[in-house]
Amino acid sequence: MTQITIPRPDDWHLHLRDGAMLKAVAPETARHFGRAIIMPNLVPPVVTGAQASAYRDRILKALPEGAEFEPLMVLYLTEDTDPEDVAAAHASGLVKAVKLYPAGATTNSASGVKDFDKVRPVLEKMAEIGLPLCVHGEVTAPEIDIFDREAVFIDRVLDPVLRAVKGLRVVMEHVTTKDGVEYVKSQGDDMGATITTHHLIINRNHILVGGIKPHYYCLPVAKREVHRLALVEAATSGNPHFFLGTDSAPHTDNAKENPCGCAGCFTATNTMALLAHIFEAEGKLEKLAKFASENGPAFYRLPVNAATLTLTKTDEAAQWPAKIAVEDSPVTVFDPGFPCFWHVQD
Ligand SMILES: NC(=O)N[C@@H](CC(=O)O)C(=O)O
Ligand SMILES: [Zn+2]
Ligand SMILES: [Zn+2]
Repeated sequence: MTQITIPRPDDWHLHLRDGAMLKAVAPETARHFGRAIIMPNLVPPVVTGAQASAYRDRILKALPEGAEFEPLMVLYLTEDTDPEDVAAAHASGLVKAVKLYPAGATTNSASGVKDFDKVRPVLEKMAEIGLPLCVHGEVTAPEIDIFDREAVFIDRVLDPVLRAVKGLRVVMEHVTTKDGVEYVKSQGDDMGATITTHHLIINRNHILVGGIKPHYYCLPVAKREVHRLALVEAATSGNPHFFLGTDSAPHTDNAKENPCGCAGCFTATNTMALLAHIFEAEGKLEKLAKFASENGPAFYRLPVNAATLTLTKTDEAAQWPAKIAVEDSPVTVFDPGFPCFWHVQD
């Protein structure tokens, strides 16, 4: 038996949704993670400090008795966001980041930003107070190929914004390309990047070869194998720029297995076991704590969790539920396509 104990991990990019879905998925994350950055793309989005506070209360109510889990709240940046409301929500300790969705880039992003000049005062205030901007880094221009949208975003949007707003701290969320990894590595301490579990496992063939697999469709869409390999190298390197953000994004089977299926993979249930598998396969198990438990808090200027999580490898393949029940249609748990012998110890 092989065993590893790490500080209790955090998830620096998570979708918990609301209502019945929130109740169904919150325990899946709270079981293994100490904290999570909670994405604000609800309908309507979490725009103000007051909305974030109310959403935080709903999350806390959805947690199982005795759960040791802290939701870290995020405001959704719109062209009408008030810099003073953002500053107050940060000063009170409620809000840990602001999220930039280019309008139309992904699930529930219609209220996102079209004109970057309009959000300049908010970004300047954030640079002043050290509040990170989490970025969904894809352009939305119809002429840009979906597989190129991340790389083009860096050139056309991210780099100009960073030049214009000195000192802005940015997390490039769910980075999916070698270009993204290289850009992040070329930047200083004010730039971080999250990497998802599923982008370490699938490339675009997994979505399309042998029939279309709606449960592997997410945004940014998985790229060629060369990009997946760059992500694995970055995640397992221990480089402080890179930390875990699962982007676990539940949608019901009705919404996924659909002529116009929603984007998102649900990995909250099996992420930690799968990461142990991936890191071991790379001979980098000793770097798992950096990626899942230490680099994220360092970027967000928070302490590492005092509690721990132990993973063991046995001869028996790990079992997890194939689906999580939610009212009339369930959520399918991400299938890595290989047996995983790592288990999170209770
Ligand atoms: N990643 C996804 O494919 N979907 C996310 C949105 C996002 O993170 O872009 C969702 O909210 O469903
Ligand atoms: Zn996104
Ligand atoms: Zn997301």
